[in-house]
Amino acid sequence: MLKDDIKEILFTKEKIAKKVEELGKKITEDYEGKELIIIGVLKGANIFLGDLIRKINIPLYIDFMAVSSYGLSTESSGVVRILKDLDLEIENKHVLIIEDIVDTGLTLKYITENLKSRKLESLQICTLLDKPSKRKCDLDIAYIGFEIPDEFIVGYGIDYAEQYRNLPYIATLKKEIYL
Ligand SMILES: O=P(O)(O)OC[C@H]1O[C@H](OP(=O)(O)OP(=O)(O)O)[C@H](O)[C@@H]1O
Ligand code: HPA
Ligand SMILES: [Mg+2]
Repeated sequence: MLKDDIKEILFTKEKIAKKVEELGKKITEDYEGKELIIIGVLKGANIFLGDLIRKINIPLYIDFMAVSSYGLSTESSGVVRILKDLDLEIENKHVLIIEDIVDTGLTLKYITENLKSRKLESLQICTLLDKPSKRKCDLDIAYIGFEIPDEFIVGYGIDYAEQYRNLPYIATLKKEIYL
């Protein structure tokens, strides 16, 4: 069973849902009357994005980028590869990047540098989880769901070696699973 690998549940599905609703409300207020493009970072942000957009009450467009730096490891390789670029034209638009987790920050640093060269009206970041103790670069994050300690977490879209994304809650893994 998947749950046999779990050490501790950090955020239940109810707690996540409440936070997602709060974030959606704030984003709705901040972007009212603006043309908003939501960019999800695959694969991890998929579930968060799906729930969040249904709590944002203004017209919006959705696109995805796929990048990868962790592969099958619990440590960032530091090398971010773009696996899929955007389909939409984003020039002169208000862009909001949606992430599941900001850890070293290297993934978002790479993506924001890349997007900034495309002349946007505005660019902001929304992440469900922030692990500031592991940060290796400066990043401004406009919307943060929860701050988390320096532990490897899984669930609600977030994987270890491509597994555990389908857990409805966010949890730490038993050490013996990834050592
Ligand atoms: O701040 P960082 O240290 O760069 O880590 C954060 C990134 O790592 C994870 O993605 P991953 O590369 O594992 O790909 P995935 O979303 O497909 O799981 C996560 O979804 C973030 O995108
Ligand atoms: O804590 C984490 N868990 C899973 N994937 C991740 N990618 C960055 N940090 C993490
Ligand atoms: Mg991952």
